[in-house]
Amino acid sequence: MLKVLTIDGPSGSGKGTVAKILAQKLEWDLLDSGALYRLVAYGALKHGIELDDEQSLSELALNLDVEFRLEEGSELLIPVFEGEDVSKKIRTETCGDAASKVAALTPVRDALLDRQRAFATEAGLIADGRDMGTVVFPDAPVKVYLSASAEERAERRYNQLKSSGESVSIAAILDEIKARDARDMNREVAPLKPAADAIEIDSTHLSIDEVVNQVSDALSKVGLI
Ligand SMILES: Nc1ncnc2c1ncn2[C@@H]1O[C@H](COP(=O)(O)OP(=O)(O)OP(=O)(O)O)[C@@H](O)[C@H]1O
Ligand SMILES: Nc1ccn([C@H]2C[C@H](O)[C@@H](COP(=O)(O)O)O2)c(=O)n1
Repeated sequence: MLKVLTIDGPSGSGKGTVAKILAQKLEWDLLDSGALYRLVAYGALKHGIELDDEQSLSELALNLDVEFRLEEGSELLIPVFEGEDVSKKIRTETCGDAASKVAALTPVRDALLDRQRAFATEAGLIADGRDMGTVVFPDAPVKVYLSASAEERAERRYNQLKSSGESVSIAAILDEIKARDARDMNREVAPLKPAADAIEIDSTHLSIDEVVNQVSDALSKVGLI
């Protein structure tokens, strides 16, 4: 059986957090597919490429000069783009917004497809993103669609940014989340939606542990763990 768990859902629903916890617990590999779109967006902003220039963006995506280095003393992978540690730079709202724009272009998505599929090995893979279960790994035996209300996600993001010392307005974050949801869900190519066979989890009133337990149960049920 293909050893892949996909977790799709909107921004701030907790995909990355749950994926990281489970990957560490199970010793499976991790694919943060959003990071790849963020890297393309970062590269475009760095090199002055317009966010609708399909030709240049798909070339950038196809030849993405990135290496994921294991951080010393931890199990975290650091994205090193064109020789530069960009782990913090790709996490800004500007980069997330730009990533959502370049991700709506078919040639960019096509250029990243093989790179994403290559992450699946016998070691097991947890892949999080927007189209992991619908497009990239349609044969994954367990697919999760993780959601939460936009208000709850805005509050989570607000707390996250506040604790890292950034001063932000929760109203502005909510507006950004709603705009990003609309773009990711309504684009023509690989829109964000649950795969037909996905387990849907609404985490609005669930703790991180409760979500992790529900996903672990789903993996046990099919005999993957
Ligand atoms: N069930 C939960 N309850 C409370 N806080 C949560 C829950 N799940 C995640 N969080 C917190 O919400 C924030 C956003 O989570 P995370 O980055 O995992 O979301 P995401 O879906 O991966 O977002 P993105 O797609 O934008 O990367 C983090 O600070 C995380 O600790
Ligand atoms: N599989 C994916 C992953 C990400 N994207 C796009 C859409 C998101 O708004 C943006 C940033 O993702 P994040 O890091 O916030 O998860 O990238 C996508 O279209 N498909």
